[in-house]
Amino acid sequence: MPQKSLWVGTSWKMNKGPGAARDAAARIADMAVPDTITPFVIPPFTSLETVAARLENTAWHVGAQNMHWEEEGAWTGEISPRMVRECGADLIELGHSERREHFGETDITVNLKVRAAIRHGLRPLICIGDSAEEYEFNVTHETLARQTKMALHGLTTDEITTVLLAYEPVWAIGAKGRAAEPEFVDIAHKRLRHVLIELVGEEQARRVPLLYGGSVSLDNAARYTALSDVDGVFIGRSAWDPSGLEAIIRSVAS
Ligand SMILES: O=C(COP(=O)(O)O)[C@@H](O)CO
Repeated sequence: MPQKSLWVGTSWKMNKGPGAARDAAARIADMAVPDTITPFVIPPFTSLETVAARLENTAWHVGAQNMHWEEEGAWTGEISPRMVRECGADLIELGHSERREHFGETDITVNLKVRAAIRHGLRPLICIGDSAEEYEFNVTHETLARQTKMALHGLTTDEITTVLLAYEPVWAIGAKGRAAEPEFVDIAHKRLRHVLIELVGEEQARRVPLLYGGSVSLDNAARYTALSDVDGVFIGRSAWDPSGLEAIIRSVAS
């Protein structure tokens, strides 16, 4: 059976200013990445242009962590899709649970941003995830289905096949999180695939990469990527140091 192709990448969240990002990008540029891996890195805004320039003409995709849906205007403190593009990014992370929880991001604003990203030629990496309470009350699937349908509302089938979806249980993210059991992720991703099948049909739904994120580490990454409906991993802390990212890439590629 041919080896499946995997997306593997990290968001640096609010870490690495321009100096640290320049050093990390130089190490990333030197990394040997197997052909079966599509690697990506998502620096903070202040480092975006530096990192994108350093990784230009490599296999790496570079993204921003958020953006506004409007092209320009009186939106103090916001960054437009065009600005993200001008920095050299091709990916845009949208709807991360930290933004939903602390910055008022909703399913509706995520949808506005997804549509704006596609208009501007940016590939959306849409984060969805159940809260600890939703998990406890056994409504994970309902939450993931709602977040997915609302994020993709109004998109054509072709547009839907350009997005990446990352299932990131809120209870799995960060130092206080606990990594989801692969068996649980397997079921969640299979049900998520069915949501996509209902939207765009089997063939197109299989073209949408489904990533898992939340306490991914060198110890567990390959257990997720071995699952048939997991097409990659989205890593935080364990990949902030490029050597950690490289080790995980090697572990899932072998
Ligand atoms: O939040 C994420 C996972 O963070 P961990 O530190 O790996 O728990 C994911 O979006 C990558 O940033």
